Amino acid sequence: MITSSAPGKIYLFGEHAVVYGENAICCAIELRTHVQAEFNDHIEINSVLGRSGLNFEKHPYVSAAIERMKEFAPVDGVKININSELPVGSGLGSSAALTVSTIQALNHLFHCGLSLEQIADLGYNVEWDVQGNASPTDTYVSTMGGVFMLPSRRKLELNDCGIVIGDTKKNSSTKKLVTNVAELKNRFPEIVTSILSTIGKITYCGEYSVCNGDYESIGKLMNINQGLLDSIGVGSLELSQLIYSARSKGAYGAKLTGAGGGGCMIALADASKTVDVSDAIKSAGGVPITTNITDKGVVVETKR
Ligand SMILES: Nc1ncnc2c1ncn2[C@@H]1O[C@H](COP(=O)(O)OP(=O)(O)O)[C@@H](O)[C@H]1O
Ligand SMILES: C[C@@](O)(CCOP(=O)(O)O)CC(=O)O
Ligand SMILES: [Mg+2]
Repeated sequence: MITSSAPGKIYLFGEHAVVYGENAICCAIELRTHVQAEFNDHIEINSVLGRSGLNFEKHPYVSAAIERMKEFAPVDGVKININSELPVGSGLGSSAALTVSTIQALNHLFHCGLSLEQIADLGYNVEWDVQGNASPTDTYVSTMGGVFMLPSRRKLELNDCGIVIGDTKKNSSTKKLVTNVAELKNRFPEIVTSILSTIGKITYCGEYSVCNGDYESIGKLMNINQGLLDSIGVGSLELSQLIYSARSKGAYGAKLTGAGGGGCMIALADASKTVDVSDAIKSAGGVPITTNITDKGVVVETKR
């Protein structure tokens, strides 16, 4: 039996735009998804969503991961148990953490010998299979851990910053939001393409600010990024309420993270202000989540 785990993530900048090849900066967080895999006489998948066999409705990401792994091993009989610290469908990359952790568990159970780069690439393919469109960002960061600029895969350092996450507790679906953006882009190609390209430029400026530890500039750029995410229809009333209340308590900046439409927002604040920002998020109806950025990517936890 193998147990593996992989982290979720937050976006400082660039979600959605990165699906179209623009820049994004994404950070792995300490909340993880744990996957246990063992040999069985048939395929069985167990999670908070229930029990199933290979089932693209109930367990799309695990089912797609198993299908992709069949290229490397005869994955016909396996039992998979999923436990996650990440809220599901909330912009914190639960799908990527689940996908990457599943691939790593199967990689070790069937002795496939896949490298981390191969795991990240397979994970990207799985997100593509399920969502009909995806960027390599979430799966790459979940595999490697740390902070990365995508698509260049440049590793960055973000030290001593206070990040507060606020959950609206309204789920969303990345597949649906990514499809909505694609539809808007088809309807207004020039406008939406230039918005996505501006988000890429914000990320580019953001990289400079991250490298200099210039949190004030990072915050201002996050706020501009949020305005553009709103403009392409991935914001929501609940997200805006949490974002504006975090800003009102002196956060450097605040924006949604991940696909949007619901789910989570993030605020960047001085360490002396994170408690106030957290309280403001709570008063505005959100649930603050305490976590940190981590360098720990996918790992095998136990082998028996
Ligand atoms: N713990 C889990 N158990 C079962 N399925 C999960 C789990 N975590 C994530 N998933 C799968 O990932 C989907 C959510 O992924 P997505 O829409 O990309 O949102 P996000 O990645 O932001 O959480 C769920 O609908 C489910 O199919
Ligand atoms: C919207 C997007 O940029 C990020 C989605 O993140 P999440 O699934 O909401 O955690 C899609 C992608 O990069 O594949
Ligand atoms: Mg996802």
